[in-house]
Order: sequence, then C-alpha cells, then structure tokens
Amino acid sequence: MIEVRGLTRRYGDVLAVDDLTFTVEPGAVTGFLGPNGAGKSTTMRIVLGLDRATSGTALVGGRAYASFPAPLHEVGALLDPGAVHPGRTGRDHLRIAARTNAIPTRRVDEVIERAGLGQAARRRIKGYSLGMRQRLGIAAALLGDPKVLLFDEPVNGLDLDGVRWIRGLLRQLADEGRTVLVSSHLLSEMQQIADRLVVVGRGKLIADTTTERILGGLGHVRVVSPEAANFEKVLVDKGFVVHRDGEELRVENSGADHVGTVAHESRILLHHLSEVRQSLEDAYLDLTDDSVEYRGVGR
Ligand SMILES: Nc1ncnc2c1ncn2[C@@H]1O[C@H](COP(=O)(O)OP(=O)(O)OP(=O)(O)O)[C@@H](O)[C@H]1O
Repeated sequence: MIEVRGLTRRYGDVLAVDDLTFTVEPGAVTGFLGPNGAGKSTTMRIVLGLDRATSGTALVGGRAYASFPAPLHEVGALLDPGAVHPGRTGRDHLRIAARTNAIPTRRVDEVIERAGLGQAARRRIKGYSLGMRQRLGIAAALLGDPKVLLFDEPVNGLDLDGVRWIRGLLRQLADEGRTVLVSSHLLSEMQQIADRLVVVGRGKLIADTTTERILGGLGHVRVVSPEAANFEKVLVDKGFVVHRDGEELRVENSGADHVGTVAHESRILLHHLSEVRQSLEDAYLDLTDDSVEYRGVGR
C-alpha cells in the first residue's frame, strides 16, 4: 500500500505538489492521471526517496522508503528508462543491480524472461529501441520481487504491441496482489488499464475513485417530453438534479432505467430517453479545466 498524506513540494515559486492526499491499495491497477506538469513524477520521486517533501508524508507499507534496509525487495520502479549505462549489456545491468542488492543471480534470468527481453539481454543497451529500454527498466523494477510497483509513463513512445504487453503485465501484477501505481497523461490509455484513478492537476487532487465512477458519474440522462415541465417537478420532488430547456431535460448522475421507471409510474409521455456517457478524456478535461498548465491555442 502507498499512503500519501498532505504531501507538498515547492521548488522556489513553483508549487509542484500541493497538499496531496491519496491511498493506493494492493490488488488493483491505480492510474495516476494528470496533464504535463501536474506533479505526478515529483510525487513518485518522493515516494521513492529520490526527492524530499516540503511537508507531508509518502509511506510505503506504513514506512518511509529511506527506512527500508533492502528497498528493491519492497518497491520497484520504472522512472526514466534512459538512466542506464549504454555500454553494458542488459543482462550485466541487471546482474550489477542484483549483486548490489543481495539478490540471487538466477533472479536476473527470471526477470529477463518476464519482461520479454530474450536475446536482447545479451546486447549492449546503446543499441536498444525505446521498447527494449522500457522492458529492461521493467525487468529491473521486478528484480527484488517487490509488493509495490510504480511506473512513470510506461507506455510513452511504445508501439501497439508494446502497449498491449504493458497492459497485460500491469494486470498480472495487480492480480498477484501487488500495489501498482502507473502514471500517464494518456486518458484513453488509462481507461483501458486502470481500475482506479487518482486524478491530479497543478499538484492538487482532483478525483480519487474508480475509473468506472468517473466515467459513469459524470454522465447524464437526456429526456425529451411534451410534459417536460411536469416531469421536471416529479423528478425534483424525488431528489433528482434536473436542468430543463423547453421540452428537454438533463438529469444528472442517474441512469435511463431509473428515469424511465419514474416516467412510467407517473404516466408521463416521453419522446426520447437516453444515457449520455462522457469519455474519460472529456470527463478528465472537465475535471481539470482550471488545472491545465499548458493548453494549445484554439482549444
Ligand atoms: N527539480 C525541479 N526544479 C524545479 N521545478 C521542478 C523540478 N521538478 C519538477 N518541477 C516542476 O514541478 C511541476 C511538476 O512537475 P512533474 O514533473 O512532477 O509533473 P508531471 O505531472 O510528472 O508532468 P510530466 O507529465 O510532464 O512528467 C512542474 O511545473 C515542473 O516544472
């Protein structure tokens, strides 16, 4: 489990992380979603003891990263896949990491296999494609068989096969009961990968819930009825949140089944009844509307 409490990180005038609180539970893939500069990498770096918090805490299994005697056994991370010695082979890179962390060498071959590095493990890293570098980074993250894994933008720059492979791997790791936090600014990608979403913008928490609820909760029901004014009153009396525009109603946070049932019970004639679901992308843009640091002209 990862517990972030009141986390704040200031760099001079920039408030990179602003009083952020969330928990990442085991057994699920949690997406850490936000636009560029939202503070995702900074938060992950603090969890991994690579940066200091200005205030607040970030704990793994109830402890600070720095307090682990053998951190690779507790937490694995893919941060910057470029941060490796280019002249070494992938296998040597992993062997050195294993040796310095008292991990048996046979584990190196296991993670090479799990990460699908295959024969590439015996080649020098400088000849690796981005996809191979990502796989090597993931092999390194898995080396200590940790219960908690953090992946910073793991699908960046990967082709479709690579993206599919990462999706499958994240799912397996979560199914094994591990805690999996994966950051991305790719909303469509998160929709396919994550069970839960922690959404951030400008260092602040915007939402922390299931992916489904973000999608479903922001949807609404559209109704067209010649008796719209009457139906509006009936719905409001029953506690629904309704907006009316002539013969058209917009019923928030509900489903067509509920609204249809109320119409039937009240003998109200409907000409149209449909659920309008937002894509995560639209939902996300709505949520972060005030929080996007850089936005292209013309949006
Ligand atoms: N070492 C640093 N010194 C100064 N400012 C920094 C530093 N690291 C991050 N920042 C600033 O903090 C803010 C958050 O950056 P961060 O990299 O954590 O965001 P992010 O959500 O990971 O974005 P991206 O998707 O672009 O990686 C940005 O405004 C960034 O410029």
